[in-house]
Amino acid sequence: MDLGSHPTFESHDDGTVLTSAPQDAPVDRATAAARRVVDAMLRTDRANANLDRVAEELNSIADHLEEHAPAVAERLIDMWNGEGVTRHDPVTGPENAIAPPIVLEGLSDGSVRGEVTLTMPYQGPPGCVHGGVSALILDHVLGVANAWGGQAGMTAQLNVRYHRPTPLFEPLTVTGRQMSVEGRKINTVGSITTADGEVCVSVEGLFIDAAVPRPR
Ligand SMILES: CCCCCCCCCCCCCCCC(=O)SCCNC(=O)CCNC(=O)[C@H](O)C(C)(C)COP(=O)(O)OP(=O)(O)OC[C@H]1O[C@@H](n2cnc3c(N)ncnc32)[C@H](O)[C@@H]1OP(=O)(O)O
Repeated sequence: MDLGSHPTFESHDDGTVLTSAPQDAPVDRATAAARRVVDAMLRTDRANANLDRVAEELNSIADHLEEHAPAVAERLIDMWNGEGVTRHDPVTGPENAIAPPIVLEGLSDGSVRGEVTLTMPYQGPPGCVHGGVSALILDHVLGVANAWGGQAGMTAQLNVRYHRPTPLFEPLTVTGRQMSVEGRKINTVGSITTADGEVCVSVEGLFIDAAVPRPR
C-alpha cells in the first residue's frame, strides 16, 4: 500500500507522533463537543434531563450540518487529500466523534504506542470495554504500526485473544509492532494492557500489501 509521505521507523527518531492530535481548530472543538454529548447522553438522568428539548436542539444542529454538507463523493476526495486517514478514522481521528481519539507515537524500537481511557460509549460487559471496540482499536494500531514499519496493507486476518476483561475508566496502553514482511504478507502484533502491565487483549494480524486507490 502506498504510504505517501508518512514517516517510518527508518527515517525518524524515537517518539514521533504518527497521528493527528486534537488541535484548537473549530472542527476539532466541535467534534470534541459531539463526543462529550455521546458520553453525557449515556450518563444523564433519563427522567429529569428534559430529553425532549435535547432531541430538538440536537436535531437542529444536525440539520445545520447537513445543510452545509457537500456531496459524499466530493467530501471523500477532500477527506483523502494529503495525509487524510489520521483526521477522520474511527480510532485516532480528531474529526470523528466516535474515535476516543487515541494519539499514537512511533518508537525507535519499531513499535507504536498510545494511551487511552475509555468511557461509557465503549462499554461491553458491565464496566468493561466491548470486545469489538478492542478489536477495532488494535486493527487500527496494527495498521499504523505497519506504516511506521515501512510497509502497510489491508487486514486479511485478525486473531484476537481476550485474556481478561478490559476496564473502562482506567488508563490503558495500546501497542503494535510489525514482526515480519514476506513478499506482500505482513505479520503484526499488538496488545492492550492496564497501567499495572496486565495484558487484557492481544492480537496477531496478517496484512496484505494491496493498492487501494484514493478517491479523486
Ligand atoms: C507512519 C505513520 C503514519 C500514520 C498514518 C496512518 C497510516 C495508515 C494507517 C491506516 C490504518 C488502517 C488500519 C485499518 C485496516 C483496515 O481496516 S483494512 C479493511 C479490512 N480489510 C479488508 O477489507 C480486506 C478485504 N480483502 C481484500 O481486499 C483482499 O482479500 C486482500 C486482503 C487485499 C487480498 O487480496 P489480493 O490482493 O487479491 O491477494 P491474493 O492475491 O488473493 O493473495 C495474496 C497472498 O495473500 C494470501 N492471503 C490473502 N488473503 C488471505 C487471508 N485472509 N488469509 C490468509 N492468507 C491470505 C494469499 O493466500 C496469497 O498468498 P500466496 O499465494 O502469495 O502465498
